Amino acid sequence: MSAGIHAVTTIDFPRWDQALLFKILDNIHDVVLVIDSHTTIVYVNEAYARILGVPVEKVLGRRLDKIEPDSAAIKALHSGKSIKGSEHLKSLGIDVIGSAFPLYKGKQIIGCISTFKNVTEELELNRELQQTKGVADYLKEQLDQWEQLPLSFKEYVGQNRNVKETLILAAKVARTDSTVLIRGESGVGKEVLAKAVHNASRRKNKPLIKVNCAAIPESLIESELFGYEEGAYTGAKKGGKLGKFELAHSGTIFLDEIGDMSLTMQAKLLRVLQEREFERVGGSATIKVDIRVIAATNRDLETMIDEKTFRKDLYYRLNIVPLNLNPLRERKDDLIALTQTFLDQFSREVGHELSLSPQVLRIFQNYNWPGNIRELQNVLEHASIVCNGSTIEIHHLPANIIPMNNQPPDLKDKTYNLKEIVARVEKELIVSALANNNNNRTKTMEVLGISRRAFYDKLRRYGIEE
Ligand SMILES: Nc1ncnc2c1ncn2[C@@H]1O[C@H](COP(=O)(O)OP(=O)(O)OP(=O)(O)O)[C@@H](O)[C@H]1O
Repeated sequence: MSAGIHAVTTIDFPRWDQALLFKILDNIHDVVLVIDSHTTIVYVNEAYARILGVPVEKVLGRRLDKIEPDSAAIKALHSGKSIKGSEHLKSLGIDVIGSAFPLYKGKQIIGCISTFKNVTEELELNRELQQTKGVADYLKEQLDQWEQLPLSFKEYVGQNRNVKETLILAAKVARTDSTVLIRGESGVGKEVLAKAVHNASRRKNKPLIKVNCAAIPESLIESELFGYEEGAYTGAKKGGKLGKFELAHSGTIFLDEIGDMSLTMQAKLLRVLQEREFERVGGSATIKVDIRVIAATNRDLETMIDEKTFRKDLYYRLNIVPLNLNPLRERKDDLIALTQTFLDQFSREVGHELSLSPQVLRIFQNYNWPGNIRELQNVLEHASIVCNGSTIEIHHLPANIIPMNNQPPDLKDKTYNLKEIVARVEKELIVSALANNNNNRTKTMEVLGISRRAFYDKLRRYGIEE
């Protein structure tokens, strides 16, 4: 057979007429479209209607340059060169792949043939596949990082995605000497995280010294942090006293509630952070320390900067690696695991297995936990003591977490004495005042009209503060 000839005749195929050729073209799976030199569509096969969903009569005789002016068929017609590849058909909103090549009569171009198939679904699937692969890679990376977390972080109960990300970042920064700022509401586990960072650092066998900046009265904080020399002030101990910074030498200092420090103390702290040196109260010798600083706060430091109650330069010194811990109400996916951890702990303490009734679990899921993990722990401790059996029921819970419609109807039925009732109401008021004031303790004590000392006493007594 000579080059260019692709057909012969037989008994069954005595001749090759137009009807037979059209039938063959109609059975081709891909779209075949022919235009003339003016881009008028002169032929389309049946696949056109099947694949593109447009009836053949609607396109025959129409100008392709009006329907799809940027199509490969028109480009091939105008350039005289064949084109292969994928294109997006704007008029139909689909992606196709195929080829277009010019038709010559002698040297003159009389039209163009375009063949293509719809690959929109394949492209979409491919996109989805790429995305799924990306997500899988991300999760694998997270899992690898999770598996490589130092033990101190793995003991931190929390599978919530944000918490995990924070832990992974915390584990990375733990290996360095960088200053860390832990942010989150009261009771979310900032101190637990600070300990985990310290225990995963090269300083783990050196001291971790905690300073609660909010609990120390303004007049004492300087000597608490920097220590004092003998005779520095009336009542000063003989031989002086080491401050927290000296105690933390070669280890870590954990400055809790840093947002509650006065501006004067902030200035002094800034110097230690910059120079790693200070003088004791009443002393003149400069003391150098090698410390890692971890600070924590539940305050909105950015607003405090705007209100000029927190120094911007100190903020930048502290905020080198911020670690954020979500409030419990935003990570209810951790509620069951945390509950189980505490139930195991209290089961061991009371000497028998404890579990929650489904009603209690529902209350836990719906409650918004203003006191966060600490509150959950305290509620379970309370319930484990009150409950004599093995299942914790609604009436074993502290009153403030039981919704109104579940409250016991009459306190007379109970064996509470007046002191107990007052304590319950007092605790309830403090917890809700803390929640209403964004856990800002200074504001809360102002609202409640009690002194700092009385406030911290009550926090401790009611287990709101450990
Ligand atoms: N992920 C956790 N797994 C187990 N227990 C936790 C976890 N996070 C916090 N806790 C427990 O919750 C209580 C409160 O935690 P922590 O003292 O670290 O909170 P905090 O954010 O530092 O609170 P505050 O701002 O009031 O100082 C602690 O008893 C701690 O053991």
